[in-house]
Amino acid sequence: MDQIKKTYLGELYPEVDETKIDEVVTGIESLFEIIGEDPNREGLQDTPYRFVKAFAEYSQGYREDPRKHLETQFAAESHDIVVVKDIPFESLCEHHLARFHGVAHVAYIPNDKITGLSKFPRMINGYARRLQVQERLTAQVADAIFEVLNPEACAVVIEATHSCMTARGAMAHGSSTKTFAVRGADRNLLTYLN
Ligand SMILES: Nc1nc2c(ncn2[C@@H]2O[C@H](COP(=O)(O)OP(=O)(O)OP(=O)(O)O)[C@@H](O)[C@H]2O)c(=O)[nH]1
Ligand SMILES: [Zn+2]
Repeated sequence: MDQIKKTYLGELYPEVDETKIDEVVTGIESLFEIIGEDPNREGLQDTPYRFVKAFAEYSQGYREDPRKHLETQFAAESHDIVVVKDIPFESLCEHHLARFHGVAHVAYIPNDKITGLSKFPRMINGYARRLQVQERLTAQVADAIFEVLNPEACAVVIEATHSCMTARGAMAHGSSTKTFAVRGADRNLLTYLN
């Protein structure tokens, strides 16, 4: 890997010792050898670098506090229900480092505060861009809304496709997983998210 690329990766992960990045690159080259590939052939030469670079995006959530987005708040003028549906997200399953992706839906009954609508996708992606399981992602999103906005109640539904069970393993093409989290007293909120 040339020095310019190495420096670039160092800038993406400022707290990380450069030798660690070298170790990852060497590891990926070894993986290519294990599967019978030539790490030096032209098409693969830059792939370890690209992988480490792409991983900075997949793991962007570790370098932010997703709850901060919900701190942009306005006074609630009513206790009427707010529903935001079909928020897209991309995540990585922590067992296989395989992509899982889908949509999240949120609903809440404001108490004294509301937040900007765009803050929900920002917050959700802050939790999604980590190594995750869908259940934890759903719970983290619900807890963040409940604890930062202090609503009367909130509900979160996540629908996702896990490539670790559609593109390998069980090969369950077309399967999807739905997870639900409710905080506060009003489980009826879920009916708005179907
Ligand atoms: N509950 C839950 N399981 C997940 C999630 N993402 C992946 N998994 C599962 O994690 C499990 C890991 O099982 P293991 O038996 O340790 O791994 P494996 O041998 O690769 O399993 P297979 O995927 O069945 O081939 C698999 O059943 C995956 O479907 C998730 O978000 N939530
Ligand atoms: Zn998986």
